[in-house]
Amino acid sequence: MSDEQTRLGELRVEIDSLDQQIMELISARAKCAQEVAHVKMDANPGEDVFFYRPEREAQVLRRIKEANPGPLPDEEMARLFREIMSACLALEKPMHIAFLGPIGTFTQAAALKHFGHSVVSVPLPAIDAVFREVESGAAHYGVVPVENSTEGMINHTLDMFMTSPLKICGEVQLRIHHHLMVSPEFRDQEITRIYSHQQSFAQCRQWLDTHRYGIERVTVSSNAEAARRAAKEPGTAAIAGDMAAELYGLEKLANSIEDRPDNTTRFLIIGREDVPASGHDKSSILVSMRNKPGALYQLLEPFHSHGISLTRIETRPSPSGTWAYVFYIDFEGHMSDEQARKVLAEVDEEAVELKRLGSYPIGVL
Ligand SMILES: O=C(O)C(=O)C[C@]1(C(=O)O)C=C[C@@H](O)C=C1
Repeated sequence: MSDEQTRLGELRVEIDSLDQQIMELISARAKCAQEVAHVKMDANPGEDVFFYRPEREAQVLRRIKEANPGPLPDEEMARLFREIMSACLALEKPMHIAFLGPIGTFTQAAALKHFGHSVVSVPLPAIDAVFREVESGAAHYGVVPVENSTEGMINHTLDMFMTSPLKICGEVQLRIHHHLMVSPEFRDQEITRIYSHQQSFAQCRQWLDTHRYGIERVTVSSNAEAARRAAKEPGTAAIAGDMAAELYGLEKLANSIEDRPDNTTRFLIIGREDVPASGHDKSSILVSMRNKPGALYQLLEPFHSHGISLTRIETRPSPSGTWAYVFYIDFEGHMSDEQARKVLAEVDEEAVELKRLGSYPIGVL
């Protein structure tokens, strides 16, 4: 046996032994999670118990990133623990997660990134359908896109909060990579049409104008739908992500064609209950102000005087009247913090309406 083979043999024996230990430790952890489920059920007999604890999950993942000794990158280590927790939670109660479908969309990728793969993910055809599915209790949580770094806010999602009783329970960001893809079956055919979602076309505009100028661009309801069509129509291509390519067996002709390399979409997790503080949180509110001079100043002044940072402010037309506006505001901290409570009390005095959309852990993954 060569030196190389001897050394490889030794290392593999060591890996087998480590795998055995990892497996035993994961099993011990899973038993603990099962025990946690019993404690929760015993403390709330006959009630609807919330097994999923977003604030606890954020704390676990943050601690893992901080304590990670390497050589695996922090993100990779957190991803592994994300899956372990997801499997542990599935033992307590399998969760149903509604998302803006169809399967293979970036929203599904975001849902799996946030909850791990041990959930049942339920594709729905529209953002309002996702809200309804969670409101009715048919799904435990929902995942909807809210903002893209290139294209801005997704107004439909913001507007849903004006009437929906749902809470924001979390956020997750996804780097969006778009690829130009074709069916391997039609690889040799000239491409005369490209399918994609309107947002994806917008995010790849410069690349398309430079590299595929003059080819017909047909907008469809999602990237996954674009991939589905390209899979069966000769002479067509799709712009979509990795999940859609895999799902429909497409081959990538050009990788990462988005115009901005930092192209990122932020998604919200929507649910029916409030989330306690995790120690590193963000809050969202909707405020409707009287239509008078200085209204915006009056709204923002309490945040400034109590030292609370705003991370976003968006204006949306109010559904109730011409030229009246609703402000969608994200700020740092949890609504139960003393300073935030004071700010919200002051805003409440001046506002026509203040709606608390929720406090939730700042995205960890
Ligand atoms: O700590 C809890 O409450 C648990 O249920 C355990 C656990 C975990 O595996 O760490 C599982 C699911 C929750 O979402 C949070 C954490």
